[in-house]
Amino acid sequence: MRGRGDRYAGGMDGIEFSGVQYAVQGKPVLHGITLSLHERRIGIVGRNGSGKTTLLRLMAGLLAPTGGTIRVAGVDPAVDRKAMLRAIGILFQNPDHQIIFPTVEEELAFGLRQLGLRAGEATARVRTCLAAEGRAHWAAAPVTALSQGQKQWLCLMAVLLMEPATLLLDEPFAALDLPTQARLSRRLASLPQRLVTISHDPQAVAGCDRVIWLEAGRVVGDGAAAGVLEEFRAEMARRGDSDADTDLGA
Ligand SMILES: Nc1ncnc2c1ncn2[C@@H]1O[C@H](COP(=O)(O)OP(=O)(O)OP(=O)(O)O)[C@@H](O)[C@H]1O
Repeated sequence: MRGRGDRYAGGMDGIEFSGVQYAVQGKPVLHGITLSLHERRIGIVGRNGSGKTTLLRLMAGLLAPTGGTIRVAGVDPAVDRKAMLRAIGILFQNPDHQIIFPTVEEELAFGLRQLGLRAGEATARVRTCLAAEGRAHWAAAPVTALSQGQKQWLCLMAVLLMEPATLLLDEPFAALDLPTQARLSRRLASLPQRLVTISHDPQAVAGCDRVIWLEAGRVVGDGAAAGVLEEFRAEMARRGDSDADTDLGA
């Protein structure tokens, strides 16, 4: 019998990068990235400015590559935005950059309305979700009344309600205290979806099936988490000893 996890884990729903370049005003940010992503838990590590967020935005179709091709479940994500609503959901580092509506219920209903549900259907689905989470009393709450961790939970629920096959997580733990990190981490681990997590913190991706290490817009490591992260940690320690971090790039 096929479980829900199987539906998300293989087949046509992979993410394919083929010779992908991305440049801003002629300055290359990503150089010739070729990746075939099919694992359920994928981590992307790299220093600040190595290109992690750019890679995620390309996967989601929020940016179009300046060279090469990207396919998500066979679709060009920058062209078929509607297909991407079901294929990809993103959890950004800062929930304040993601939340746009004044109340919890309106925020949660927005994505469902984008998928084409009528207002009444969307509201009913949101209320069912809130009740299942033991948070029925949150429906009319102003989002400004939520803590950072609660806002992150709200963003996760908004994305999960849309049932995307893949979730892209941009430094999801950065602004959270340790107990909130632990709760979010348990919740994410239980999800059937494919998760692509980017972080500069090796610990955040240590449990992944595959880890990709980006350095100055290039893949310099790719494989099982333990091996890639051991090399990454050693290199970061070496640079921490010697690097003055003064380079402003080209
Ligand atoms: N729109 C833009 N305009 C100018 N430079 C950009 C733009 N987008 C990305 N860059 C540059 O591309 C490089 C990679 O940025 P990106 O945000 O993808 O890195 P990152 O690995 O996610 O970094 P961080 O961990 O600091 O968030 C950086 O040098 C950044 O300054």
